[in-house]
Amino acid sequence: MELVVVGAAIIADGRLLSAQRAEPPHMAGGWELPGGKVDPGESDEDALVRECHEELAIKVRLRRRIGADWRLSDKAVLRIWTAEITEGDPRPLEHLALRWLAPHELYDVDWLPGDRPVIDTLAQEGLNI
Ligand SMILES: Nc1nc2c([nH]c(=O)n2[C@H]2C[C@H](O)[C@@H](COP(=O)(O)OP(=O)(O)OP(=O)(O)O)O2)c(=O)[nH]1
Repeated sequence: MELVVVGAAIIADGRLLSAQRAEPPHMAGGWELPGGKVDPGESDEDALVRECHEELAIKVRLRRRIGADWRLSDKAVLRIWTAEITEGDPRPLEHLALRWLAPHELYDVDWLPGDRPVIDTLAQEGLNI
């Protein structure tokens, strides 16, 4: 069965929230969109709201899907939604660091390879929520 990973393009004040992975070792230090694996029986959207709460201590409202399935490997796809924060200030509970990126800073972090086409799309669109 295919593994589904969901990610949030959290946008506030025209900037995108990026998060630096702490593990596993071969991914540590790389930057990603907050999110994670969808649990069995869970909807993609519920999983993404849950992951943002677990990882960042915030509540988010999902807005719209970016693209369709972004392939991560032969076994996994990444699904992305834009999101707004409805409660809290993001804290890196499971990441090494968080960084808000303005449009001209979108390529200042070392994105995980699977995220690069997503960031290209967000950059082309201009960080609209
Ligand atoms: N969350 C997230 N994961 C990504 C992105 N890009 C990317 O390649 N991945 C990969 C990294 C991981 O191999 C996988 C997500 O797994 P995860 O470890 O974050 O998921 P999880 O929070 O459910 O963790 P766990 O159950 O394994 O502890 O997808 C991204 O933008 N966001």
